[in-house]
Amino acid sequence: MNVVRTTGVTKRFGAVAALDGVSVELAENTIHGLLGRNGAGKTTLMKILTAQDFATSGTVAVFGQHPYENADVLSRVCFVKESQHYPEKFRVKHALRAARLLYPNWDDAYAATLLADFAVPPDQLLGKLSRGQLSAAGVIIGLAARAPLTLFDEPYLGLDAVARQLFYDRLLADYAEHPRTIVLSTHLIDEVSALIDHVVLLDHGKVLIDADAESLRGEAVAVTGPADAVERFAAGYRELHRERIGGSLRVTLSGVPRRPAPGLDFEPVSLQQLIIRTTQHHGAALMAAGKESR
Ligand SMILES: Nc1ncnc2c1ncn2[C@@H]1O[C@H](COP(=O)(O)OP(=O)(O)OP(=O)(O)O)[C@@H](O)[C@H]1O
Repeated sequence: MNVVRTTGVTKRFGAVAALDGVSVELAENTIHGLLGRNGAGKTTLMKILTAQDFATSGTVAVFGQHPYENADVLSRVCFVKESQHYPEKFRVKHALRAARLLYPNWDDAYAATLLADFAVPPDQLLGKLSRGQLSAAGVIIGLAARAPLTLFDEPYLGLDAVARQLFYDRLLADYAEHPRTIVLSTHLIDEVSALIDHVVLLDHGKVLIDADAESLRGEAVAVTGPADAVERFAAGYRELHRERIGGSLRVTLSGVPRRPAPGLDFEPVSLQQLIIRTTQHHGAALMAAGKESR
């Protein structure tokens, strides 16, 4: 079952198309990585899914319904974003109390464990937390809410490397016990690569990749060797990137079957490299078409 379905969603801010005909389906009980460069449209898409903004055109269904002013849908959705604003006098414990009222699956005991894990003092005013503690408070609410659709918009921004790993570990462990649909927007692709089941890559408001992460991991290969031999081999494959290294040529290709080619080196390409190369390739195509600025 799909928890989210968007069809041709476009969002315009004046001349800027933050989203440009986005059609995606996000399957239930799956961890989705929402990836893309700064300004690609990730936050805009998550805001539209959580009824914090409207699409200019296109249709949006969350749990089969339009999310706007829809209490049934919104009680099943938790959106954790970096720029969360809390009332001035709110302490951590007040935010947790509000979350308990909001989310039917809220788990108090789990929230208390997470507070200790991330060393967030429950009596502290939210406005007096360090940046990392504030990020952690958002992460704690997102995890303990156990909302059937949970969206994390770059939850790591203030977290140090140890706290980020803690987040990934807790997320995976809790997800195993309480499967739900998670959307994780992030730039740290290597860090989440083993975590995500499905990838949506946005660039300039368009979907460049919408695919199973496992299939993407084996999708691209870097082929290096004498330029003419590499050129001959690469003909007919989709080329994502090329670079000259001395007298050699290295091209990143997608959809290459594993077969021996004497004199050529084959290296697997990480998910992060695939995402970077695909985005660069799209950027170059836009530039060539004279559409590089929106
Ligand atoms: N309220 C707004 N008014 C005008 N333009 C906006 C507004 N919100 C977003 N945009 C523009 O829409 C585009 C997409 O922004 P969005 O915040 O969705 O990107 P993002 O992928 O989340 O980026 P980042 O990774 O930097 O957070 C950008 O060009 C941004 O400047």
